[in-house]
Amino acid sequence: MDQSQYGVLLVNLGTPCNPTPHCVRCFLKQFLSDQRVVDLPRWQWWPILNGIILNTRPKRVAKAYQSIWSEGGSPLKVISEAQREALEAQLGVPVALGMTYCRPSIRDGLDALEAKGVDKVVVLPLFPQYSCSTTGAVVDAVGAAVKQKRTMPELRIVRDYHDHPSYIQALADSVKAHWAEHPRGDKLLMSFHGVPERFITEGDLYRAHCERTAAALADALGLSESEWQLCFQSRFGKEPWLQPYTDETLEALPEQGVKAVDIISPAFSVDCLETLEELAIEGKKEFLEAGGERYEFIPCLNAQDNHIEMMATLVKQHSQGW
Ligand SMILES: C=CC1=C(C)c2cc3[nH]c(cc4nc(cc5[nH]c(cc1n2)c(C)c5CCC(=O)O)C(CCC(=O)O)=C4C)c(C)c3C=C
Ligand SMILES: [Fe+2]
Ligand SMILES: [Fe+2]
Repeated sequence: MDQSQYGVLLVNLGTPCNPTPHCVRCFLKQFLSDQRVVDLPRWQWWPILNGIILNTRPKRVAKAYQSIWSEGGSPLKVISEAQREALEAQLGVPVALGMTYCRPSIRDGLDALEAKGVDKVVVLPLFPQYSCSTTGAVVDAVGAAVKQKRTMPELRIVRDYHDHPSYIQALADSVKAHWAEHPRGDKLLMSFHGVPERFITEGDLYRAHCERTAAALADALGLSESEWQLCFQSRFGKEPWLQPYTDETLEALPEQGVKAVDIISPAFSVDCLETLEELAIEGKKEFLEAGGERYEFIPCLNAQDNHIEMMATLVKQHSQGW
């Protein structure tokens, strides 16, 4: 079959359309209503979400979004669009963008591909490590979009790329490029987005994937055990999440004699609220207030050439025979 008949749907999580409490509320309502993300029984979760969280969190989180908002909108959306454009140029086949929550939706992305005559789609969720709460939710959203139609494209879904050699190489290159321009810290912290610990005991591959990514990156950089550490950020709610927690680690390190850190967040394909605000602003504050002296945030791979080449390699591997 002609190569031009296949296309790519790049998927990321989603983000508010404006940094206002109204739009943040609308985003959080959709995101946190997904049982893949919060799996409490609905009768228990509905009053907490609608009675407490959606009345208190949007105002605070909107302020956080305002501190990182860019001219073109939310960094997550602006950079994801740049990735889409670059990947399309690199592959020479249609590439569309879809978000699990908010716009453009996964349905928007599939419709855009259909309008270009695509009937075979590689779905590439931009979550290197599989989690039921991210990639699992993408699969549900693709299924829901397909359910609304009488036909469907042929689909191949990339489950994860946590130890793909090109991904590890791109991460290692980005750390080395950072070290070439900034003094190197005592330790490289690899901070991954957390999930409830229970997800792992129930079978989520996420922690194993994060550990494998971190070890492979340390290996590619030739780091000894004392030169790097894995930690988990962004915990939410009361039950235990994956540990060690990034904020507690940042507060403890200066006392242990680690006064300079470099921090990278390999679970994120693009810079977003969780990296630009939680790590680059808040994490830095926490570390310096605890006695740290130098804190270097290493940006995500974003639309860097070797990241786009890695995506192109993944797509070519998953579209073989098309
Ligand atoms: C409530 C539980 C949450 C789980 C489980 C979760 C998993 C998870 N999330 C990402 C990636 C992103 N999360 C982002 C924002 C964000 N995440 C949660 C909660 C959970 N995430 C919330 C409530 C929010 C919104 C902000 C807030 O209110 O604090 C984002 C950034 C979006 C942006 O607009 O910039 C990303 C990306 C991963 C990878 C993951 C599990 C592996
Ligand atoms: Fe909005
Ligand atoms: Fe999240």
